[in-house]
Amino acid sequence: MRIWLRFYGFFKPYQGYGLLLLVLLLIGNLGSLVTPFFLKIIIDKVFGERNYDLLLNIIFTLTAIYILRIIAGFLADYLYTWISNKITVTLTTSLFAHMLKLPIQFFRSQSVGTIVYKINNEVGQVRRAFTGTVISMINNIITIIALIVLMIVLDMKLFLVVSILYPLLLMVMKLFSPSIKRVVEKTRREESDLMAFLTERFSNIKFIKLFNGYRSENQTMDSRISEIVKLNLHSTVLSSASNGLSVFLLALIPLVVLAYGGKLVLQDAMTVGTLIAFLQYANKLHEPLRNVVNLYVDLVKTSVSIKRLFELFDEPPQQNLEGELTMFSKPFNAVEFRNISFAHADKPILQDFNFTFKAGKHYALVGTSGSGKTTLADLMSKIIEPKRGSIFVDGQDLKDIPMMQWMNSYSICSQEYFIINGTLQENFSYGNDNSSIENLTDILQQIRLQDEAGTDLSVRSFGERGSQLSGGQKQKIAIARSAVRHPDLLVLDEATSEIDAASEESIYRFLIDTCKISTLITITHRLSALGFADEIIYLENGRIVEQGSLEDLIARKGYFFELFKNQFNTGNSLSMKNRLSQVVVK
Ligand SMILES: Nc1ncnc2c1ncn2[C@@H]1O[C@H](COP(=O)(O)OP(=O)(O)OP(=O)(O)O)[C@@H](O)[C@H]1O
Repeated sequence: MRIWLRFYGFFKPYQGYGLLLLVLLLIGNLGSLVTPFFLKIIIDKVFGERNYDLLLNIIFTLTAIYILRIIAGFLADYLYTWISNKITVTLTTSLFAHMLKLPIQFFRSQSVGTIVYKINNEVGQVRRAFTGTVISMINNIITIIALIVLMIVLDMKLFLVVSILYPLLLMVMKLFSPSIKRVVEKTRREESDLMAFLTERFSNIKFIKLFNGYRSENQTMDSRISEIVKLNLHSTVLSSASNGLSVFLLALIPLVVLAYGGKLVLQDAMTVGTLIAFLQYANKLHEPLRNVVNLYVDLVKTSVSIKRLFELFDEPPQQNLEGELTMFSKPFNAVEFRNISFAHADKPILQDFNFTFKAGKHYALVGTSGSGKTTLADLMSKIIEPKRGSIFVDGQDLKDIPMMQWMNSYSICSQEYFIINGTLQENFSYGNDNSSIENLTDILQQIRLQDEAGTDLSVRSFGERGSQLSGGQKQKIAIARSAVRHPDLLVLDEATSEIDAASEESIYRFLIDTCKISTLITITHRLSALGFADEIIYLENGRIVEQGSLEDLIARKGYFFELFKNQFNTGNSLSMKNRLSQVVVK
């Protein structure tokens, strides 16, 4: 019930229209229920008193009622569809907006398939319920109430006798609903796991083919589907048992009316017209009551969907995403890591890390795999927060700078980039206030993309996730896109790993000379990417173990020299070749 009360929040803005809808439904229903009442008058009065004028009056009244009923029905349908669509649009858009604000950790802890399933299927179930089930439920309940009133008006005693059966009906509904709810919840979980499984498999289809994974994938699919089929059967058994019992109880109602009402007619305590009208109402009650039982099961299923959607709404959004703007100079002068410690679960990654990145310099972060380089970039991106210590931007704690403000000064390009299935213009203008990129052709030439990918590059789409481009071409677009936002600080995290040395050189020239990026941090395992680095920082187990210029570190023959010595003589960028020619490498 709490879930429905909470959901009422989405309906609240339209409650006035809801009231109007109720009135229209009432008119439509009452119109359909008056016939047996008039039948009683026809049998007892028209034929009893041989009154033809009364018969004609009844026929005209019935015609007018039928016309009114049709108009009310049409208006109710239109209004209902409008309200339910408004509710589902608000639900979907507010859920999407909320989810965009969730922290990255949430998306790392859930698979994409599960999230898509929740948004798509659960919202779909709620939409179906609101475009069918709820209106039907309201309609049927109104019909039941109207029928009960009419039966009471016809004969109170007979109604009381019949009504013994109704509480039994409620008991049947209550008896089955907890088990149905449990099974439906389990089915939804299994279905969303299946969606997660499918998303993962089709995103990695190349891997499955290369590893001959067909058999094991089919087996997993079989067992997942079998489990869902088993749960669906279980749910059907429970729903059918609940419906069967209800139908049996409902079928008893007209029999009870005949048994008791027939006796009253034989004792002249009731007219034949009243008994026939009462029997008609009792029979009419059969269908809406059965519908209510079925719809109740549907609403139990919908409540499961609503609960799962509210679980998403209850996820806390990332802190200080928008917030109040803080003042730090643009471009800023320095980003200082002060006593930063960070751990994944209990595994320490950075310990008492101290370093200041000064504006106007090009830094390189190098070190063995897993030494914490990307973690540093993630901290700077505000994707994760330090366990201890703080990062300061010109003395302002990064924690206090709203993420949306920070992203106007900072940009990162990593291997996890996103190429939109659209044109280059659309890719470049994504998230840019300056949505038209004027010198696109010039940019393409500078990053050596024009010749490689064809002249139609600026007008054609690249396919999903840039599937029609090579790895290096995608990386070039991702880097240029970050650069045209003109950040003060740009981090390139293995961003040129698939780009040849000559193009890499052009890209750095583009970033430094054309885009005038003030501060660059390159995270890399490739010597060729270090041609423009003023200062190299070598990380080992989350600590700086060496730092200095390329020339210093080569001369020192320490960690850096050991890690990169094999690359001194292989396909280097021009700037790196120049620098290496200045130092004695033995
Ligand atoms: N989400 C996570 N959960 C648990 N541990 C993680 C997570 N992300 C990274 N790690 C661990 O943190 C450590 C540092 O990872 P990080 O990505 O910062 O290393 P890196 O220096 O960038 O490595 P590489 O050069 O291989 O990219 C690694 O040991 C890694 O296993």
